[in-house]
Amino acid sequence: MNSNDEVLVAGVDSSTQSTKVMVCDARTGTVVRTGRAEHPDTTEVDPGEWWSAFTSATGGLLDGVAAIGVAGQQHGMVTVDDGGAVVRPALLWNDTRSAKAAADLTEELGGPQAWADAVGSVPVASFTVTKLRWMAEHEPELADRVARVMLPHDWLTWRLTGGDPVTDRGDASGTGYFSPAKGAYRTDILTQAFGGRHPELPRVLDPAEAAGHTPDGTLVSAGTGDNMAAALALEIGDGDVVVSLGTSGTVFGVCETPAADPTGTVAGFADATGRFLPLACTLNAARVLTATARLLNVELAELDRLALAADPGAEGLTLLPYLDGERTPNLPEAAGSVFGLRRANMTPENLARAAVEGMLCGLAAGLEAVREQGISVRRVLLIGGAAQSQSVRTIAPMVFGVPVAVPEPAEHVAIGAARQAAWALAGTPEPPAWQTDVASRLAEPTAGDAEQGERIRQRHLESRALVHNV
Ligand SMILES: Nc1ncnc2c1ncn2[C@@H]1O[C@H](COP(=O)(O)OP(=O)(O)O)[C@@H](O)[C@H]1O
Ligand SMILES: O=C(CO)[C@@H](O)[C@H](O)COP(=O)(O)O
Repeated sequence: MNSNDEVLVAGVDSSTQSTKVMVCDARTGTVVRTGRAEHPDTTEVDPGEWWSAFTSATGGLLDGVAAIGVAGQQHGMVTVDDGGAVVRPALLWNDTRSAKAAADLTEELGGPQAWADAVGSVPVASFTVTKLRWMAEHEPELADRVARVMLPHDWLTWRLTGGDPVTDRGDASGTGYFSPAKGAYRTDILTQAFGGRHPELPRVLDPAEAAGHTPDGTLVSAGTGDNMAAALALEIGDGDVVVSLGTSGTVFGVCETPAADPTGTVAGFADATGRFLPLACTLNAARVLTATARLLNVELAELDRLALAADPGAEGLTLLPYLDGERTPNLPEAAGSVFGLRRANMTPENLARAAVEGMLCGLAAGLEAVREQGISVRRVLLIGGAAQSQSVRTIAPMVFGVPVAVPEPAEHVAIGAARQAAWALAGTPEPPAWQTDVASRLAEPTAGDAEQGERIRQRHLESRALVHNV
């Protein structure tokens, strides 16, 4: 087949820190063009900033593209008035101002078990429903103007098609007013949370259903949440658990039955294929490393060198990395702490190592929690910006206690969105078979690693209990 027969699809990852675009061959998934643009570093953002980043990142890339899909950071609250204008800047998943609203809503519905039964998750400040409650209480006049509520990827998809707003069950499952088990909104929960108001919600599309077309005729797929798109790109199956180290740290697997964890550690999301995606999420991942590098006044490569020059356990130094508060465990007001400082161990090497170990320990606790939800963990697939870190790659098998594979470096969220676009274009029952190379770089923990990993995790949990009583 010659290059004139090549069909191209584009995938967009509109995540916390940036927009990334991958243009792929629709049959094989081979990446042919890429683009990127940064987002503002704030927890409330005018959605227009995402549109600017989208236009800048896609500039000159979409010629000949037959279909496009958008994956976005989950949970963000986008409010739109009758005329289609944004009512206030979107509150992002990592904005913790709605922590009290989360606690109030949890009690009002009858406690954590009632939420887990109703929508598969217990709300924390990240969930859209808590942001709507915050708005109803703090900005009632603005809340009165809200005609529609959308998620970041819904809003971008809507701007692309100009049609009726749509979403998918994966992203909808992070709102707190959609039941993944039933595949339906709980508008009663939304209305109660939003002070009796009834905003319109996007229609929930099937996984391969098209959202519409752009004005120049490009097919637009349903889109989804960023974690769901990564799962689609990696085609994860039984025994695979993804750990994503971006702004958030996430741990998730895919399964056939919905999860409902009343402890709130695991959110019972839906995936982008019709299955389910239990997920644990921390607020502090890649930025723990960038903040530590800044403190030590070194580049990320030097941080890696320092961390790998220290012994496992950092000679007793433990860092609880709650630099932006924390979501799992639910400690929105927490700050970070360092334990075990002595004159002898107070070195840049040990601090760098403690930062990497501390970040990974938060995810190790998430791994245990998804395991308890029935996900089997035979290997971890490490993705996201901080998966590029050499120290993270080396230390992760020890802290996680399972083999860790780093899939070929790529923007897996954008590739998943592109694969969804190819699926909508093909109209087939299953997504197109794309090449995925995950197993080739598997790092196994050694026997010694197991013991050291256990000690590092234990010390992390003890430090956490000491300060935060959890
Ligand atoms: N080699 C590296 N070591 C550590 N962190 C890195 C490295 N490369 C990129 N990062 C960090 O990864 C983050 C971006 O990851 P990404 O998954 O794109 O985030 P998000 O999806 O939240 O926007 C940034 O904080 C960046 O500094
Ligand atoms: O809130 C969650 C998951 O529930 C986050 O994972 C967001 O979806 C943001 O992801 P990144 O931008 O950090 O990739």
